[in-house]
Amino acid sequence: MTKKAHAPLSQSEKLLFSGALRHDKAWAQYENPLLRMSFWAMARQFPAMLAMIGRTAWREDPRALVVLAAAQLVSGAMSAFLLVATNQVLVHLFASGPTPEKLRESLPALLAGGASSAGSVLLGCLIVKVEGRLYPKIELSCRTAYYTMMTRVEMAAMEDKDIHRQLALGQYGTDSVRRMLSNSVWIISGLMSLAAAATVLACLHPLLPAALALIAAPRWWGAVVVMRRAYASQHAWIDHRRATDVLLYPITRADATPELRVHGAGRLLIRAQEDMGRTAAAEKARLAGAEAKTELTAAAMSGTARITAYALLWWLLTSGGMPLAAAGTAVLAIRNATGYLNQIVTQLNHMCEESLYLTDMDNSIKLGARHAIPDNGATVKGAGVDVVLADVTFRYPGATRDALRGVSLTIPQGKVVALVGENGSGKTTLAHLVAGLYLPTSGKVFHNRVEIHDADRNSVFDKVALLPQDVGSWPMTVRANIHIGDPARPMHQEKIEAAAEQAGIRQVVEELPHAWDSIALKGFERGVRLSGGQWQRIGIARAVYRRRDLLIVDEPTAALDPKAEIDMFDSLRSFTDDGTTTVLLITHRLAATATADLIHVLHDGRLVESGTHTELMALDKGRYRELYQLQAAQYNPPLPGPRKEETV
Ligand SMILES: Nc1ncnc2c1ncn2[C@@H]1O[C@H](COP(=O)(O)OP(=O)(O)OP(=O)(O)O)[C@@H](O)[C@H]1O
Repeated sequence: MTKKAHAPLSQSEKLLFSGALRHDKAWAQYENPLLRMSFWAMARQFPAMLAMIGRTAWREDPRALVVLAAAQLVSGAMSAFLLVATNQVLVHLFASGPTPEKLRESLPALLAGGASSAGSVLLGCLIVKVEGRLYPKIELSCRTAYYTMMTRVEMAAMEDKDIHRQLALGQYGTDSVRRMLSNSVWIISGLMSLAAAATVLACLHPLLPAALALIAAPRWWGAVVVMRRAYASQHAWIDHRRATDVLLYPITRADATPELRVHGAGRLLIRAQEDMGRTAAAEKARLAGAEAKTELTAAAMSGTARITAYALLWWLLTSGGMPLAAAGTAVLAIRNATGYLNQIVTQLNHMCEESLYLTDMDNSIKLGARHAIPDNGATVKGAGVDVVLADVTFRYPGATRDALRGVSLTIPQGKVVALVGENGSGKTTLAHLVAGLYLPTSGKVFHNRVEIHDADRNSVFDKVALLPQDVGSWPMTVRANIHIGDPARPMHQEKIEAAAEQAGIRQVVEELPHAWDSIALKGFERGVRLSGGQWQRIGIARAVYRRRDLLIVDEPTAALDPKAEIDMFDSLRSFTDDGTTTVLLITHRLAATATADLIHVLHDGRLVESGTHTELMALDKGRYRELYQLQAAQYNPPLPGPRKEETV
C-alpha cells in the first residue's frame, strides 16, 4: 500500500492559507484512485482498458484499427524472423571452410534479414500514418461523448457535490484516450517482440528464457518502486501544486485586480510561489535521489544476472552444449529482449497514469447517463403555456432544509406574474422548477396539464426563455452571444439587431470597433469588455431573440440605470400584448410589480400571499404591503425638521 503523506508546509502557506490549501472538489478525488492504484492491479486491468479503447476505435474507424493491429502483428513476427535470419548468418559464418564460400552460403539469410529489417521500417511508417488518422478520431469521439453527457445531466445532479465531483473528473480523461491507445500499441508491440525473442532463446537452449527472466526482474522491480514512489509523492503534493497555480492565476488575468499593482499584492504572490516552489523543488530532488539509488540497485542486480547468463553461455560453449553461432544469436536476443522489457515497463508506467483519467471519464459518462434529463415522454403542446404548481416542496441535494414548502399557485397564460419576497425566500428556486430545470422533491408542476415529471423535457424547455440573475457571458462574438438564446435555429442577423434594439444595446454594439464581430472577452483579438449593465441588456436581447411562450426574468434591472429600468419594465409588459406570452418576473423593485396581473409573495419557502397589487395592499398587516411601504418610504423620506437650537 502506498504510504499516505502530506507535503510539508511553507511559511507562505501558513501566512496565506493558515495551513495547506486543500481542494474539496475534483482534484482531491485523485487521492483515492492514486492510492488504490498498484502496478500489478493496473497490469491486470490492462485487457479491460484495451477492450474499451478497442471498442471506441472500432466504432470510429474499423479499417484503421484492423490495419494497425495487423501491422503490429507482422512487425512482431518480423523481429522474430530477423533473429532467426541472424542466427543462420552466424551459423554459416562460424562453420569451417573458406570465407568466400561461407559468405556465399550466408547470403540468402543475410538478404532475408535485410528484407525483414526494411519491412519493419516500412511497417513502422505505416503504423505512424494509421495512428495519426485513428487517434484524433478517438479523442474527438470521447470528448464529444463526455461534453454531450454534461449538457444533458439534471441540474439537481450537478448540484449534488459527490455526483458533480465525479462528473467533473471525467474531463481530464478526454486527452488520455489517445495517449493510452498509443501506450497500448507500444506495449503490445513490445510484448510481441519479447515473445519472439524468448521463443528464439527457448529454441537455442531451454535455460536461456529463465536467464532472461533473471535479467529482467530487477529492472522491472526498479521501475515499479520508482513509479509507486512518484504516485505517493504526487498524492501528497497535488494540492500544493494546485495551490501554487491558484496563487499565480490572478497575475496572468487581463482584468487582474488593481490591488495587484497598487497594494503590491503581486509581490506577495510571487514571494509565496517562490517559497512554495522551493519546498516542491526539494521534494523533486528527493525523488530524483531515491530514483537514482533504486536504479543503481536494479542495475547491479540485473548486471549480476546478465553476467550469470553470459557465464551460462560460456559454460554451454565450452562444454559443447551450444555452437558459437547459437551463442551469438542468444547474446543478440538477450540484448533485444531487455530493450523490449524496458519499453514495456515504461509504457505500462505511463499507462497507469493515463488509465486513472480514462477510468474517471468512463465512470463520468456512465454516471451522467444515469442522471440524464429524459428526452422522451409526453409533449407539452399548444400555443402559450399555463403553469400550475400543486403542493410543491423542493430541497436542494445535500441541503438540510427545504427551499420551497407546500407551494400551490398558478401562472396563467398571457399575464405578467410577479414573484416577490425577501432574499432566500425561494423565488429563483421556484422559477427554476417552473422552467423544468429541477423536479419537485414532492408535489407536482404542470405545463398545459402535462406533469413535468412525465414530460419530454425538451418540449418544456422549448416553451421557456430565461433571463437569469447572472447573465452568462460566452467567449464568442457579441452577435453569437445573442444568438445563443436560440441556437437551434439558423443565425438571423436582422432578428439579432431587432432584439438588441429592443434591449437598448444595439447602438453600443454598433459603435464598437468591430461591432457585431467583437469578441465578448478581453484578451482576444477584437476582444471587448462590456459593463455589468451592458451585459444585462445583452441578456435581455437574448431572451427577446429567443421569444418563447414563457419568459422567466430574474432580477432584470439590478445593473440598469433608472431610465433603463423603467424602459425594461415597460418592454416586459409589452411581451404579453400577443395574449399568449407569459412573463414570470422576479424582482425586489415593488414599483414594477404594481402593474403585474398577479403577484405571488414568498416567505421562507412558503407562498404567503397571492393577488393583484390593489388586493395585496388592502390586506391588513400583509407582507407585500409591508415590503411595499418600506420601499416607498425610502423614496419619500420625512423632510428634515428644524434644528434644535433654531426651535429654542
Ligand atoms: N444550489 C443551491 N444549493 C443549496 N441551497 C440553495 C441553492 N440555491 C439556493 N439555495 C437555498 O435555497 C433558498 C432559496 O434560495 P433562492 O435563490 O431561491 O432565493 P431567492 O428568493 O431567489 O433569493 P434572492 O432574492 O436573494 O435572489 C436559500 O436558502 C438558498 O440558500
